[in-house]
Amino acid sequence: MNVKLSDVLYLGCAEYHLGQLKAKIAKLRTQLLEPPKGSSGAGEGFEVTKYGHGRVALIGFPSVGKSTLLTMLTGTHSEAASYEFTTLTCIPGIIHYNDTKIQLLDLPGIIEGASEGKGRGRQVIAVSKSSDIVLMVLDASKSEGHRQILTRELEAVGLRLNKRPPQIYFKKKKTGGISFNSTLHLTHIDEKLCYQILHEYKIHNAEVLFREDATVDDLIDVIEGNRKYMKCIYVYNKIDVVGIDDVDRLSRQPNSIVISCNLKLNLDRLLAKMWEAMGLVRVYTKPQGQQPDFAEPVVLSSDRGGCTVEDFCNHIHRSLVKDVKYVLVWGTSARHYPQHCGLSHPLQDEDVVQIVKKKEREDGGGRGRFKSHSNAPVRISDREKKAPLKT
Ligand SMILES: Nc1nc2c(ncn2[C@@H]2O[C@H](COP(=O)(O)OP(=O)(O)OP(=O)(O)O)[C@@H](O)[C@H]2O)c(=O)[nH]1
Ligand SMILES: [K+]
Ligand SMILES: [Mg+2]
Repeated sequence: MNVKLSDVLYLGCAEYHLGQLKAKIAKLRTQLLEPPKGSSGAGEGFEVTKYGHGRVALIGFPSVGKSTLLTMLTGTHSEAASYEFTTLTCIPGIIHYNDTKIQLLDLPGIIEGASEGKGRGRQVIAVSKSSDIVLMVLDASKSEGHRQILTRELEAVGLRLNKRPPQIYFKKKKTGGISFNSTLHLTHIDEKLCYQILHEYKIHNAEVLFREDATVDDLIDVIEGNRKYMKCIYVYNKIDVVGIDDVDRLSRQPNSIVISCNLKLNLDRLLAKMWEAMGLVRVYTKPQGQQPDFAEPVVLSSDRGGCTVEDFCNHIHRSLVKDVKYVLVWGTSARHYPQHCGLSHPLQDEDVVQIVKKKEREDGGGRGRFKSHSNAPVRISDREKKAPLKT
């Protein structure tokens, strides 16, 4: 659908100026935030090696209890005290949960202005960007405005919390001018404004297709292309010092959980929520004629490389994929047990997979780790016990 200018006269002059201004600011921010060449932007005391199946960063104002929480969840000691800025570097710990290992990072407190480099804001934000999810730790007894302030700081550097990427198709071209289309009526942006913003980026040939009623900010995000979309859990700590009404209200906010490190309240729920938000997929390998290996799952994630049978094979060995004829799958991703699946089949948490190789079939099969198809029963995992499998 081509949008005519006459359709969009509702956009006043001020909107156009504001739109252009937003694009200018976004451009400048991007230049400002570019780390020096050859550096990750993290800096001394913050260059922590990734470890485990996922990484979670603790972000929050000073003295909300981040270090206390790290010590409680990982057993790694991180100095905690009643004065602000006790923590000055990045302190890693490991959480063992559901047969997976999660790296938890304690960080210095950040304050308003962090995105412009106040305190250790820059370093903290660089580390947060390297994580899979963020736990924003908040003091339940302090102002609720803290949550908005921190969200703004993180947004200013291109992090988008609990949002999905805008549904805008955008492709730069060599020639042909700007093609502007939308699949629905737009109320925040029109062709002229879109042109102006693209012009600001010196883009004169491109295809733009709006699939939702997006805003100027959404369009800028898509043009900039460097935004990071992350899940964030808001962790209200110190509920031991507030009234039950406050606890009740905070716990009902979206993506939130209330805890007390001092009283060890709700920490198990926090872990469960965190693990769920990471979207990890544990896949158990089953050699032919044997029980699946339930001790050590292959851990996949849609954010880190994907969850298909092919991703699973690549995890075991790079060269495996070309030898795979098909796989047998037991578990929630299968319609019946075992289901014969190809490389593109998406796996789900706690699936059991047996690989059937091409050669083995041709040879009459039988040798090696992954032998041909067998209907030998498999040990059934907790989830599968609820929906018993026929093997
Ligand atoms: N009442 C109460 N106090 C807590 C709780 N958790 C932590 N504290 C106290 O809060 C203070 C700050 O804790 P820290 O763990 O140092 O906080 P932090 O967020 O790491 O602080 P910085 O590193 O300075 O940013 C300490 O005195 C803790 O004992 C809690 O659940 N309830
Ligand atoms: K502190
Ligand atoms: Mg600390």
